[in-house]
Amino acid sequence: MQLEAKNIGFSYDKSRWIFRNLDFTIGAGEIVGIRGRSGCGKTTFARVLSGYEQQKEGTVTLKNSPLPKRGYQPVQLVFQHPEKAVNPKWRMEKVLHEGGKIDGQLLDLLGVKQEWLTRWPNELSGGELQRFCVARALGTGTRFLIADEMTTMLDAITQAQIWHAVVEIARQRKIGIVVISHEEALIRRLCTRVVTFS
Ligand SMILES: Nc1ncnc2c1ncn2[C@@H]1O[C@H](COP(=O)(O)OP(=O)(O)OP(=O)(O)O)[C@@H](O)[C@H]1O
Repeated sequence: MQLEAKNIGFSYDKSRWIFRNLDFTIGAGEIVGIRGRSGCGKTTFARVLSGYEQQKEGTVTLKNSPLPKRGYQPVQLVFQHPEKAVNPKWRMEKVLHEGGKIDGQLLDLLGVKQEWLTRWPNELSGGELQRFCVARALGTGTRFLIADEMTTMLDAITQAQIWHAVVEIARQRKIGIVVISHEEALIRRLCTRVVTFS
């Protein structure tokens, strides 16, 4: 199983390419880092790779087929700000199961407490909320996780717990992870390969 971007280009408007002629491949169970200066297009690339934006040129394929247009998205994106990623009018239990069933071992590893499930999003801390976003992204149909500064705003202990959980589940299920981060130490610790955007 491979997630592959071939010769892709993207622009928000006609005056400027954010990136062009870009190739990227990640295999099942691989953990690949992406780094690069602020504004070089990492988040845009993450959005294209996970189907939130349509590339203007080239192809994005999963197992040699285009990403599915409907149904569960096997390439899941988690970004830095969990409060922007949840419906404020849903209790956490509903948020968590938005994409389907979530495995109990993952919730334990992430330290999600039972009592949080009946709360509203604004009744949780940023770190608690991000644990839900990570769990939600790791539904049983997930094959690749794109982590765009996923733990940047969290303290070291929460960061370590979340990554421990994600790496363990990824190892068990052969999920590939793209780690987009400004934190060199994190990339060095997690990734077997690093791509630098310029
Ligand atoms: N919706 C948008 N419309 C127009 N331009 C945008 C939009 N989103 C981002 N951009 C521009 O695209 C460029 C790439 O932005 P992007 O967020 O992908 O960079 P990044 O590498 O992730 O940056 P950072 O490391 O600061 O998060 C920037 O110049 C940004 O201003």
